[in-house]
Amino acid sequence: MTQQIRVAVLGAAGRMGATTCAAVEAAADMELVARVEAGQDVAAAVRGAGAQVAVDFTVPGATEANVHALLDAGVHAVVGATGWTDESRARVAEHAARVNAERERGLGVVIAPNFALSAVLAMRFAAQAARFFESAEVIELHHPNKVDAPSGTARHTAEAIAAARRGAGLGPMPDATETGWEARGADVDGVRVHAVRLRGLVAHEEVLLGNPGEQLLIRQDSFDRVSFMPGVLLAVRQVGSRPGLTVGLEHLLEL
Ligand SMILES: NC(=O)C1=CN([C@@H]2O[C@H](COP(=O)(O)OP(=O)(O)OC[C@H]3O[C@@H](n4cnc5c(N)ncnc54)[C@H](OP(=O)(O)O)[C@@H]3O)[C@@H](O)[C@H]2O)C=CC1
Ligand SMILES: O=C(O)C1=N[C@H](C(=O)O)C[C@H](O)C1
Repeated sequence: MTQQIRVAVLGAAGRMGATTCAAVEAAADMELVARVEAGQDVAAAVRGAGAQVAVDFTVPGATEANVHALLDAGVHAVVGATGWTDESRARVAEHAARVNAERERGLGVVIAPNFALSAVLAMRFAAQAARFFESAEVIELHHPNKVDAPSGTARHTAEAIAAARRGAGLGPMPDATETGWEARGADVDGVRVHAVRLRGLVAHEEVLLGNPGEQLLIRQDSFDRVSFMPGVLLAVRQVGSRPGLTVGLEHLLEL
């Protein structure tokens, strides 16, 4: 039998952490070696358990420090927690490059705003469609226990739409709003993003693309957190062969 991948889960007591622990335990090629919770020393916990890969589903305020601790501990990181910025990603890329050069290691960090296949495909379809439409807006809908808004997925989607529009030479979207800007949602790279929090929901996103006389609606729904698990397990399997920082599951899926 091939050796199992030794996996630690950070935020193990949380909604995603608990689901990830169950998925890792059910995977024949993985062994869950540590459940790390708030207040524990991340580096000591993963080193003590002999983890090769750590999955971070903690909180926006903790995840960057966790990833730096994992790199110092010599452990690959798969990150689902939100709160990342261009600056924090750049710091992680620089840290990974330095550790890999100094220690002749091939440590990898995969940060994925969303591990659900439906969400990754929706983002890709939205980016493909964006250059053909005058208007584009994003609506993300989540359970009311979510602490951040707009979602990491919606930010990633809006940034991809904005990049596609820039690449096509499109200017700002038509919008005659003069008052009540607070009702027009967040401005992410020039794309309006609206956040709904509703009991009963899990994680959902709509991208609306409009032209004179027509609309394209792209919608994805995660009805259950198990929807994220195939993507998480894929990242755990691949992170060891992807040195440095990878942002987005689309790269692992070769989309
Ligand atoms: N990329 C993706 O596909 C997905 C990403 N997410 C993201 O994952 C994150 C977690 O979501 P969710 O599980 O719903 O949130 P929860 O609040 O249920 O879980 C977060 C857990 O992390 C713990 N925690 C906080 N700080 C630390 C720390 N420094 N070390 C270890 N554990 C810590 C919390 O403990 P305590 O409560 O004691 O503070 C809690 O148990 C969010 O950022 C969310 O947006 C969610 C779904 C999918
Ligand atoms: O908090 C959540 O639940 C989710 N968070 C991620 C995000 O902010 O995009 C992914 C998914 O939307 C679920």
